Amino acid sequence: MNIACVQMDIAFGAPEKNKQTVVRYMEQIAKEADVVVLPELWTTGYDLTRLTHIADENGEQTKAFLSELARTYRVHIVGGSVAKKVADNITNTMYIVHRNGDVVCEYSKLHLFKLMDEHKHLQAGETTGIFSLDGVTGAGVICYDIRFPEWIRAHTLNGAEVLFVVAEWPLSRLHHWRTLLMARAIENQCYVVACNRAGKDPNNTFAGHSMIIDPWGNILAEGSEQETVIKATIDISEVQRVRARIPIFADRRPDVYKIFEKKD
Ligand SMILES: O=C(O)CCC(=O)C(=O)O
Repeated sequence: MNIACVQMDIAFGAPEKNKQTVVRYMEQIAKEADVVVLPELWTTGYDLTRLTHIADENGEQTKAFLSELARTYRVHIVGGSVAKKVADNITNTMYIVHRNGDVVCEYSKLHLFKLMDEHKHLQAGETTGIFSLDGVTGAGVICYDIRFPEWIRAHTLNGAEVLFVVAEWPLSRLHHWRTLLMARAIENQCYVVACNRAGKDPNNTFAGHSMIIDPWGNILAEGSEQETVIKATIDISEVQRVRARIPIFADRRPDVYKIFEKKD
């Protein structure tokens, strides 16, 4: 499976401009990719105070835009995330679109990031982000979610072989980003495909450094801080090879872990 992560800069609060950027990248990269991945909130950036005006009503425009791109370029799209408006609520929502244009999964960010005021403007999701593309089981994960290993583990216990992480991760915590992604890959013995944004907004400078990591923790591709596209080919049978070599899933002791649940 050939993966391409579009580590784009995001024009603040300007969905149409950002869509043009995505179209430009699709024209360049989609031919050689099976899956194209976009970053978190790629239509608006963190223009949170204006989201009530610029969020996508029911995600309809985003779904139509990504479906058409997927069909035109015959490529699966892990559509980063966008601000989706439903009645009075706005969620930070990822759409996974099959190359035939069908939306195969919708996942809204579960853990809102208070340090960037998300909880004041967004509603947290309540569902998982598991999906299947070409027989590969993926899981959608949004930014701050990577700090919750129990949430990620629940996905790999339920079949996820590739974690697709989309983010607007700041440069000031680049070392957390790299370390957490490596840890999630090694501890879950799965691929991690992580697409961060590049550039700045009025409040933050973002880290870039999108990464594609194999289940042994080898870095197959990593971006710089600048806008770029990173690419790698992943071999899904590697997941089973690594899991057979050090069988952590078989060696878990969930019967004993329950001791702590009783104290809650
Ligand atoms: O956890 C972090 O340090 C960054 C998280 C973040 O920027 C986000 O979830 O948008």
